[in-house]
Amino acid sequence: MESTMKEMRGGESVLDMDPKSTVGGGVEDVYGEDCATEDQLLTPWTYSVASGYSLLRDPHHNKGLAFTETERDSHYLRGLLPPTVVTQQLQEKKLMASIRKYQVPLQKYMAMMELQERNERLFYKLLIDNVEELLPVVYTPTVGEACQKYGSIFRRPQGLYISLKEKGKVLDVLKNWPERSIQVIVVTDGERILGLGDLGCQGMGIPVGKLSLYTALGGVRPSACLPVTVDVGTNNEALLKDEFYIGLKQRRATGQEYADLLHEFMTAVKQNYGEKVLIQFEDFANHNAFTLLAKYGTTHLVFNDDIQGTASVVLAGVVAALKLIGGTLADHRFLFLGAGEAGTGIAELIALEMSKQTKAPLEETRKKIWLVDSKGLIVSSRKDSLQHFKKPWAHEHEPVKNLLGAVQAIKPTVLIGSSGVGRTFTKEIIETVASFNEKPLIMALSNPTSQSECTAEEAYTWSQGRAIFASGSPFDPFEYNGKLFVPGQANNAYIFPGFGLGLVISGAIRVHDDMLLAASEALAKQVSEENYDKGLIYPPFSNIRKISANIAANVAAKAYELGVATRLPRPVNLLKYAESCMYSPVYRSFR
Ligand SMILES: NC(=O)C1=CN([C@@H]2O[C@H](COP(=O)(O)OP(=O)(O)OC[C@H]3O[C@@H](n4cnc5c(N)ncnc54)[C@H](OP(=O)(O)O)[C@@H]3O)[C@@H](O)[C@H]2O)C=CC1
Ligand SMILES: CC(=O)C(=O)O
Ligand SMILES: [Mg+2]
Repeated sequence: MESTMKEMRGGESVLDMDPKSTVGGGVEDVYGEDCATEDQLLTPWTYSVASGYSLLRDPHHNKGLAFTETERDSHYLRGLLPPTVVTQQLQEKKLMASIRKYQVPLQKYMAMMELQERNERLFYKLLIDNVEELLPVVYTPTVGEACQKYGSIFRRPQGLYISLKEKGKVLDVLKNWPERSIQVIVVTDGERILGLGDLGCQGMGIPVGKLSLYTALGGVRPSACLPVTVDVGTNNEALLKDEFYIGLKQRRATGQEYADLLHEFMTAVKQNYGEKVLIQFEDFANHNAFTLLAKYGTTHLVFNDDIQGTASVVLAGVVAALKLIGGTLADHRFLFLGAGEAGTGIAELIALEMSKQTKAPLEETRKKIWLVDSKGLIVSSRKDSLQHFKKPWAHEHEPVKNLLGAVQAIKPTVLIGSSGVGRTFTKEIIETVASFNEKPLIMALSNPTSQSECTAEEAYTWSQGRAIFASGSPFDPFEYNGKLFVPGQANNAYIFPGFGLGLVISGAIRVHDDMLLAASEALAKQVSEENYDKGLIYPPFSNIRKISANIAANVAAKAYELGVATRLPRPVNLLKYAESCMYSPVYRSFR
């Protein structure tokens, strides 16, 4: 019996392989989640075989000139394509050459979106093979500009739009989506798009971009990903007046009306896709983000990327940085500019990890962390007027009006920007931090690049080459005094794809803070000596698939340990299992 269970196939235990994973096709719907509840009315779905002209117009199956002679014969493609047959590699080479010719990032973005709509596998092949070059195109910073101009560049709808007009019909709207077996949903209401504010319905670029990373970086099948924008209006005056605006032209619904639509959406998702679909909240304003996470955290598999994913990636960077700046986590003093989702989320996870390491109570470890918001340092005398998520950070201290005053008073060893406001780490601030730290750790997390608290050049120059620097949006390497400094990218894109994969492959039904710590630990371990030598505190994105598999394995292991995993039996080797489940964009052969 034991030997049957552990039968080796190609050197791997069968328990390490997903019995239903298709070669290079990603993990299938192994949990049978697409039929949700028994009393639910089902739509009689039919599928037909795409062939001929419609096959060329189907982005999931289209291969363009890479259709073989046999496929052209058997799928009625003769004459619909020019005679040459090329490899996927040649298609990739040609497309990269044409994308590189565009000088304007938004043109590159549009070329990539057009490719995604035309030939999905080629899109992912390009993105995976050229991740460091294309990440800034499909993700921050360019995706920010794309959202700002979404109305005018909009060609074909991407994702699912659920607006107030669909109130009472959300389940029907979900059924309009062509895919049945959804594993990950990224949803926004567009109110806090990166550091660009309220972009209303045009925020759709963010769920679309995040989910393309779920596939490219984390290996979740594209057909299992659903981007959603909930449109409750916008308070952006320019958009309300814009004749090309694609969303509801009304001011944002709030209170009960807002809560009701969100609740209908959350209920419909569970009803339609079951218990194990991951719902990632993205770029909600903080007055809704914390409430939604708390409200649905006990009933749904929910994850807030801005609060939790960001916390996990920053903790990983800080832990990795200890090799360069010295000391233990608890030896450091942290100061944040920005006390919203990102700032307080990161602060809480750092305090939790410190508490686990030192066995000191959370209330004590929080005291090592200070935050500044738009009104100054968060201190106890402000407690009554603070939003609930800031209250744990209201430590005893006299009021301090601004960041410079706070830097002088707190003398942080780690300075983190999470304000959404660009160029707020001024020369004076960086010089002051550098005056009492041999190696100050400076993280300018705000996106896109225009909102970064400082540039890499500023951080290195003003600290005379002593800063360890990472930023939310990428900066080029910078040479200072003959030495090349390579800035790291502290972005939750390191975490959420692998984190989500870990939840999917273990069939987890709830997210727990310990899973965020597990993801963080796995990421920090991937930083090599070679990376440290360049001053990097994150591994390069070129290794992201391996990094994501490691994160997924660690997260899944934690899910099993916590008893929230439902995929049984537990695969013996979770890393191999995670790898076996990852989608590959290589073309499949058609019979
Ligand atoms: N690198 C990454 O992976 C991530 C980066 N981010 C980025 O972080 C930024 C903030 O996001 P998020 O936390 O969700 O936003 P929130 O709106 O929740 O928080 C912003 C915080 O910054 C404070 N703030 C705003 N302006 C100033 C100012 N001039 N001086 C001091 N404090 C200020 C606000 O103060 P007050 O509360 O008083 O209004 C608030 O506390 C965004 O740019 C986002 O793109 C977010 C998630 C991930
Ligand atoms: C990266 C990200 O999630 C943000 O800037 O909102
Ligand atoms: Mg975000």
